[in-house]
Amino acid sequence: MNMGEDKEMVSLETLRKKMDDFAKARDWEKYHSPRNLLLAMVGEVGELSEIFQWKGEVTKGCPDFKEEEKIHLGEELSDVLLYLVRLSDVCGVDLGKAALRKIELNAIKYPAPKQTNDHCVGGEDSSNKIKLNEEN
Ligand SMILES: Nc1ccn([C@H]2C[C@H](O)[C@@H](COP(=O)(O)OP(=O)(O)OP(=O)(O)O)O2)c(=O)n1
Repeated sequence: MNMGEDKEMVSLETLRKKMDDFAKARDWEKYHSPRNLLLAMVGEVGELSEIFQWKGEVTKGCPDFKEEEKIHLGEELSDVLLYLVRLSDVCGVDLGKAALRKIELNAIKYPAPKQTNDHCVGGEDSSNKIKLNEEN
């Protein structure tokens, strides 16, 4: 399979199930306690940090990374994600639902700035005006 051409979406549920199967197949469920998984995840965050350590600022898209560094980056990001998904599962938290709810809470806590009238269309009644975002 050519990974670059595979545009299939990967769900958190797929990852959750695969991690559960992985642990069950090895009889590793006894090791996958919340505390162990949290520590394992933090260890992987450390490994992820090492990739960026001493590099100075890294620009968006990591254009200066060699091909093998990009692959390594994907591996460490995956380790963090997989332990996070597994940790959420063994804690009985639906990570997808919790994350969507948190995004909503974030939007309430940090409201987007209101657009000025100059950027509104829709007549004089301001309640019907469509707010246009300059970035759109
Ligand atoms: N008890 C374990 C051990 C590993 N894994 C899985 C989750 C991670 O995706 C990956 C972590 O494996 P390693 O501990 O071997 O870590 P690395 O892959 O980072 O190897 P290294 O630390 O040698 O770079 O394997 C797991 O689920 N449960």
